[in-house]
Amino acid sequence: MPGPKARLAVALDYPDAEQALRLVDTLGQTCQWFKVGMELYYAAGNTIIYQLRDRGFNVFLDLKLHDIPNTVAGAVRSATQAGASLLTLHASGGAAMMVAAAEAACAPGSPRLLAVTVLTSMDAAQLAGTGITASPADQVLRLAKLATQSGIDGFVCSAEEVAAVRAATGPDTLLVIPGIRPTGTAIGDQKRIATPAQAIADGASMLVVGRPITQAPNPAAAAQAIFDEIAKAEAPQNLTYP
Ligand SMILES: O=C(O)c1cc(=O)[nH]c(=O)n1[C@@H]1O[C@H](COP(=O)(O)O)[C@@H](O)[C@H]1O
Repeated sequence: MPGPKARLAVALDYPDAEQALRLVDTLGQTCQWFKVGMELYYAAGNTIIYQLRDRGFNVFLDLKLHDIPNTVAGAVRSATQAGASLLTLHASGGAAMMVAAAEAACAPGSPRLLAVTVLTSMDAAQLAGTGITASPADQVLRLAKLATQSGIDGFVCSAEEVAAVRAATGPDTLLVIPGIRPTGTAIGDQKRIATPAQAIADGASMLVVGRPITQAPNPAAAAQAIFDEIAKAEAPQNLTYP
């Protein structure tokens, strides 16, 4: 099983590359994975991916693609050129969109695709507001099944669903879990949350953590505390990791 460092992606939600790289350099080689989301990517483009890769880090490109199949397939091909290892798309874009994305991601050097199920910032009431009356847990399972049938073998869901999704999909599925809140940290806009230890014990492959590290008075100490929690958690054996 890979060590804790392979199981945490730090979300670089910053408005420019300078601030993002300052945090990266503060953490030093403490971390192996960084997530570049829309805020940073729209400001810094592929350059930030090259800068992170030059420093020896793996890049998780979180663009949450959601468009018609032809457009999403093209976006996957363009993103491949940047050299990210993981790339997100919204499972709610539907089967045809995910099939087109999965086919585009067969090219050599393509990132592994992760289907975002129900955003961790949504609770049942917010989901109902979009016309979906299923519980978040049921909707996550429905979308995870649809994504699997469409050729996508990794998902993003909350820690509240990870045990059920793991049981339904088996050890080879890559389950990436944001909405992670170490005890005592601010919840902010997240709704479906858990501690690092809980998410790992329930079967997460990888955790995504932003503000509990980036806004901490000592980001390196905050990251180390999460690694310690991951290392101590009793995780299921034989899981697949990124
Ligand atoms: O795809 C994601 O990474 C994602 C999916 C989701 O359902 N919820 C979610 O919070 N995220 C991302 O995970 C990160 C969480 O950041 P913090 O809430 O600051 O820890 C952000 O960069 C979000 O964009």
